Amino acid sequence: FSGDDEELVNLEDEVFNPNMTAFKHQNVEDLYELLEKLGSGHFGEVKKCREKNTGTLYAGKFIKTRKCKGSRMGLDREQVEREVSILRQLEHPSIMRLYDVFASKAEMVLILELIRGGELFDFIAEKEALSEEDAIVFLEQILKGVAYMHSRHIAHFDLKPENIMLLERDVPHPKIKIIDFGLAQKLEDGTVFKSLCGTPQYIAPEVINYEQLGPPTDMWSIGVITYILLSGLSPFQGETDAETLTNVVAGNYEFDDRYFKETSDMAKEFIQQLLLKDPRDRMTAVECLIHPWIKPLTRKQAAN
Ligand SMILES: COc1cc(-c2ccc3ncc(-c4cccc([C@@H](O)NCCN(C)C)c4)n3n2)ccc1O
Repeated sequence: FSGDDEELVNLEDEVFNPNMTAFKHQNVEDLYELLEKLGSGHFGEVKKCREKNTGTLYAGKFIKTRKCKGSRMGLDREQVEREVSILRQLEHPSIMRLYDVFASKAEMVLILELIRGGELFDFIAEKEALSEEDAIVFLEQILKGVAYMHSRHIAHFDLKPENIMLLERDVPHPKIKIIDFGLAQKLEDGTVFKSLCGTPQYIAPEVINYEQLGPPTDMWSIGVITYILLSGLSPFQGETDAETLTNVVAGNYEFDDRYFKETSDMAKEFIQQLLLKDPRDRMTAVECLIHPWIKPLTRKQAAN
């Protein structure tokens, strides 16, 4: 403890809250030198950090937490604890790593793997659309990370190009890292999880209809991401969020020939097998990885 009241955390939480995730309560600046701000989001800021003992560089996600339950400022401590608990269960090349966590009365800090290549969203924006070969290189990595997550009974629930970053950018085949597990959930057998959170363009019909969510909800988002990777267009986007949500619930999308003229039938079939209103009908991440568009069975299929 630094002795400063602001730094002191209510010990009672530690003793009577067995689910409380163990966070370091010393000041993060005792162990890490804070460098430039890398960016910000709904959660707070991301800063480059250097570990003093080793000189290793990390990304620090600085999250303002609510001082009291009713406050609108900051995130719920439990929400951050859930994200940390989930990140601690995940270790995969396509998912950014969590190394350390700190908590004070008003802030929590996640020390994360530093990702230097920016967001996939920006990468696509610069290229407008990717070739099918390039899209498949990204998608296969995303699907392997999502299949791993789902095998651990964890769903992300906020998959979108902004939450997929590139470890390095100017390399032949960039490695992707899935970030932002702020909406992720551990899916317990027998419990029904519903939520109205997410980003309109990417959320599945069951989110809008407030029905049970699960791994298929992520698979719908993968369908939307694939559509965007190949065309630069968002399949359900309307003039307003309300119109977008109406399009999603209606499953109302098309392959506009102006953008999909050159796209293979196999790629379109892959998307169609994900953008299905009934979650039970959608491909799983494992089924996607053996779909002939992603993993051609024969040289002839690959030539299509
Ligand atoms: C674990 O959750 C997050 C991790 C990160 C993260 C992890 C490692 C890392 N290395 C570099 C960066 C970085 C670099 C520039 C901008 C940002 C961030 O402000 N934008 C990415 C997220 N976007 C959806 C707001 C993040 N990050 N960001 C960002 C947001 C998260 O919710």
